[in-house]
Amino acid sequence: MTKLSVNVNKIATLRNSRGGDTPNLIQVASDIQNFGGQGITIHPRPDERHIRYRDAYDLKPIVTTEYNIEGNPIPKFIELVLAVAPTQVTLVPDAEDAITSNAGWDTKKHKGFLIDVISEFKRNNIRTSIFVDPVEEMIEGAAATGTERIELYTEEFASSYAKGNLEAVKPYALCAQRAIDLGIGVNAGHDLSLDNIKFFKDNVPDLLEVSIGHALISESIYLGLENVINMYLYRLK
Ligand SMILES: CC(=O)[C@@H](O)[C@H](O)COP(=O)(O)O
Ligand SMILES: NCC(=O)COP(=O)(O)O
Repeated sequence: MTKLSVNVNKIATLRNSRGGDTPNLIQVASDIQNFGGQGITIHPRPDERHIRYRDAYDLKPIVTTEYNIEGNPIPKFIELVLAVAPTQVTLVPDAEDAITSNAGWDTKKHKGFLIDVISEFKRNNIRTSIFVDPVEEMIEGAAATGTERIELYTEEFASSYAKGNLEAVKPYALCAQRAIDLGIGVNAGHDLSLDNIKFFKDNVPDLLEVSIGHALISESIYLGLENVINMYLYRLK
């Protein structure tokens, strides 16, 4: 089974646009779980343009499913994650000025740094995952960091699939299998949608979790949040 973790960054974007508390992030996250969502993902960025660091604490008592916090492990982020103690931390090598995440880790170049950060989270019983491109060498590098999971960065798959290139899933299938052989669990995310999720799931072995935000919230404008979550769950069966 592949778990659906709903990324609520876009709910915070909408809330922040008026400076008030509508929509209420905590209520939406709670409703997502009641509608069948199997996890909540947030990705606080240093400028707090959507998720605020405070939100990470406020969500903790109401997330009864799997709580996944993503971000670049700068000292402030590490401190936040250790204090909140989510189920999983996903490390993403974001540039400060990036509109959204746009690359996975170079797991060879940053091996020493990743080993240090990952061991600190593991010591605190927080499961670790690292964001990687579907490149075999990077998966092998990930194994050397001690991470329990990887998150495959799916932007390339999503954009190629939209153009009709079904072959684009192949590196993901190969890298997922390589990760499994090395004893690492496989998550995936970025630009996954109702259109592409079933094909991805059907072609990538043992996918443990997908985190989806941008498309899911956009689709909900037309189809409704509860309905959309159930449409994903059906495709992920
Ligand atoms: C790590 C990742 O894939 C991102 O998609 C991210 O979690 C979304 O971040 P934004 O909502 O800031 O674009
Ligand atoms: N880790 C990916 C994520 O949480 C959501 O990415 P997106 O669906 O907003 O592109």
